[in-house]
Amino acid sequence: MKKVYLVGFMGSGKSAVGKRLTPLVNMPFYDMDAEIVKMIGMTIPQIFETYGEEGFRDIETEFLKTFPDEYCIIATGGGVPMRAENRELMKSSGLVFYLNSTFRDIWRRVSTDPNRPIVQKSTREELEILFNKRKAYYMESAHFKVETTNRSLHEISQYVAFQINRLKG
Ligand SMILES: Nc1ncnc2c1ncn2[C@@H]1O[C@H](COP(=O)(O)OP(=O)(O)OP(=O)(O)O)[C@@H](O)[C@H]1O
Ligand SMILES: O=C(O)C1=C[C@@H](O)[C@@H](O)[C@H](O)C1
Ligand SMILES: [Mg+2]
Repeated sequence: MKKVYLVGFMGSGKSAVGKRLTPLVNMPFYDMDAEIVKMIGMTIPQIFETYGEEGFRDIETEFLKTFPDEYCIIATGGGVPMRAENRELMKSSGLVFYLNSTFRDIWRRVSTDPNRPIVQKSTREELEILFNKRKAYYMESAHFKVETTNRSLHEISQYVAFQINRLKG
């Protein structure tokens, strides 16, 4: 096991937890959205506008296929586990943790963020439908489901780090 992937809906804490894991497990951290932004030289909304959502999804798959084979933590984008190919790529190259949150928490965290195009174009009801539709894919992609409700980022990171340290070779 070399890689640790964090999956879950937008606002579930993948980036925030990923950052905190680095000192706890002694592995570098990469945020997939941030890496793609750097690589393409555009913001996420600009990539959606220029290449469409499918174009962005292709870039995500390419990222998973080509990312160097090294020990690291990767906070994935919220839509990554929707593709069967991506689920397979992650499961076969690392440990996958699904950060599960309530929609109530998610909405509170992301509803005003201009940097998430899917939030921008959706009503609260539409986003909740997407949230429920995606749950099964997150479950399918992951080795661990981590409940985050009423837990601090510190507590969640400590739990994930405990599992990584227990299992890393
Ligand atoms: N358990 C938590 N307790 C307190 N704040 C949290 C918790 N989880 C996430 N947050 C906060 O919610 C916000 C969104 O979290 P974050 O950016 O890590 O989500 P994400 O899963 O990476 O989303 P995206 O898929 O859009 O990149 C951040 O400000 C983060 O600090
Ligand atoms: O859930 C999604 O589909 C997304 C989540 C973000 O991490 C970004 O990857 C982008 O905004 C799309
Ligand atoms: Mg993130």
